[in-house]
Amino acid sequence: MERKVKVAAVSYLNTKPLLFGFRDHPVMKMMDLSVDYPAKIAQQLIDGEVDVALVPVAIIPKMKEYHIIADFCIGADGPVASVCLFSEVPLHEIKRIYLDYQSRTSVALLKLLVRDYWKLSVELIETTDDYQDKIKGTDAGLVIGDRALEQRKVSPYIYDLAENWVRFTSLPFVFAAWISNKPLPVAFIQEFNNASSIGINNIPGVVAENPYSVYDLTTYYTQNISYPLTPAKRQGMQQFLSYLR
Ligand SMILES: C=C(O[C@@H]1C=C(C(=O)O)C=C[C@H]1O)C(=O)O
Repeated sequence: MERKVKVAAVSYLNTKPLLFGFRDHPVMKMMDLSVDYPAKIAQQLIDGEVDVALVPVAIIPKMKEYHIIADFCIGADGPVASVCLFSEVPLHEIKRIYLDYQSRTSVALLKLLVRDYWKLSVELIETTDDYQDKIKGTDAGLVIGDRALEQRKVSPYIYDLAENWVRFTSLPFVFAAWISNKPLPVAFIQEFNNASSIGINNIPGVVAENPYSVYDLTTYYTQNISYPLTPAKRQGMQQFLSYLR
């Protein structure tokens, strides 16, 4: 490729370990990096504004062509902590659920759990802007990312979507993966994977760089999020995509 590869990543704390090793890495000579919330970068990849992005896997069916280019992802094999249904009342008393406009995968996962696992009859409400202050009474809300870590301090009832997926299917879950909309040079992909692995192998270094008082990031990066895109995670992803079809 003559020009630089355009890469978009998620702007949340969960992506810091993946991006840690890019600074000062040789791969930066081959690429330009931007960050935004997941639904935004999903649209950028679909529209061809970027070549590679850490996108919600739920958008894969919308892509004419896709390639998973990296061995790392935003996944979980138990509670993920930052993708939850938050409520003031227990699950079966919820009447309406606000959906997170920043998410694609978790919205699809929530709909699946509501219909096939929890079997709730609730009204689902799309959002386009801040909505967390509407999580009151029998109105619950799906929240993802850093805002979910904050909401954990507010809502008495917290239903973790990754934990419930694992109970439902006995498989791990993949929220987002590094996906390109065109084939990319092997040399770039190798350097990209090398850069991604650096922070994953140095979580103490990542935590030291990101002071955060709301939630323990060592726990988040080592117990909640699971970064390696293993065969079991690929199986979980295929299972999820087959539910979407
Ligand atoms: C675990 C998370 O995974 C995220 C959830 C996504 C989604 O719901 O579409 C997309 C990207 C990930 O950053 C999180 O953001 O809390």
